[in-house]
Amino acid sequence: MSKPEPRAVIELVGVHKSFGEQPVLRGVDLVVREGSTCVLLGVSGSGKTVLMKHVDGLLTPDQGQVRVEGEDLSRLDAVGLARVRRKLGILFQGGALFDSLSVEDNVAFPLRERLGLPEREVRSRVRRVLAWVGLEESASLLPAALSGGMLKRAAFARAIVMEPRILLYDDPTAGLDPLKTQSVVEVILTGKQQLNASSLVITPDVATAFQVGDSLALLHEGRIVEHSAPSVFRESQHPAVRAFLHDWLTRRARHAGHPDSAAPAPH
Ligand SMILES: Nc1ncnc2c1ncn2[C@@H]1O[C@H](COP(=O)(O)OP(=O)(O)OP(=O)(O)O)[C@@H](O)[C@H]1O
Repeated sequence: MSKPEPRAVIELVGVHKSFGEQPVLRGVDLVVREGSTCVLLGVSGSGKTVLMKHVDGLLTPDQGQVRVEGEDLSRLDAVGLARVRRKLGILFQGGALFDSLSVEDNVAFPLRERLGLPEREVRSRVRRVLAWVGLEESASLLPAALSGGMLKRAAFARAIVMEPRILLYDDPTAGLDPLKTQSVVEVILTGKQQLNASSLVITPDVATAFQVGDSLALLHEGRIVEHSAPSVFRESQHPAVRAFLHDWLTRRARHAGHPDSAAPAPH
């Protein structure tokens, strides 16, 4: 007998969304299973962020359903939605920290604000999370003293300190050089291992996608046209997948040939 599939944690069923006359999502079906990391790919403007905003209830579908751990978000009142959102750790582009608080106090903020835990426990949880992201030594620094990669890791630490079961990442490596990108990749992998979280990741960087994804999904013309394990995705014969991967490889090769570029050579 084959093993049953892990349960669906995020489910979009026939989701449509338009802004005025512009249809962005035209019947999205997508399932992210417990403990897995799904990377959502698609060209700029294809609607990846719009899709993700449906998962945390910031946007509501014109048609179709969004379920988080089996709960249909459209049936929840404000209290129910807040309860579901507490299961989510969200890392959007430029995940802002409070400038006037140290790294440690930034990470402690949601614990103090929402849980009112004893200070000893706050400190021990913050220390543990900072160790996961390799920032123990920087706990007392202000955000202004951190590099771009460190800022991302601090924002990530704050997103995971509540130990969410579901992590949403919108372009976590935006604007980072290859070395810092790698440190964020490691942080994403750490989050998965330490929290056994289920994750949905948006990245335009296909190399990152293949490193962190248990599955890759391509959003094309408002629908998910392929969603499969990386090895299957790579060989997909869907014309949109072929075009997407070809375009990325071409851009990467062009970058690698440029003398000023720090991008790694294609393999
Ligand atoms: N609140 C909104 N009102 C009107 N149009 C919107 C709104 N949010 C998104 N859009 C439009 O929806 C389309 C998809 O945007 P989205 O940000 O989801 O793309 P994306 O795939 O995440 O792009 P990128 O990779 O460049 O971040 C764009 O044309 C955008 O202008």
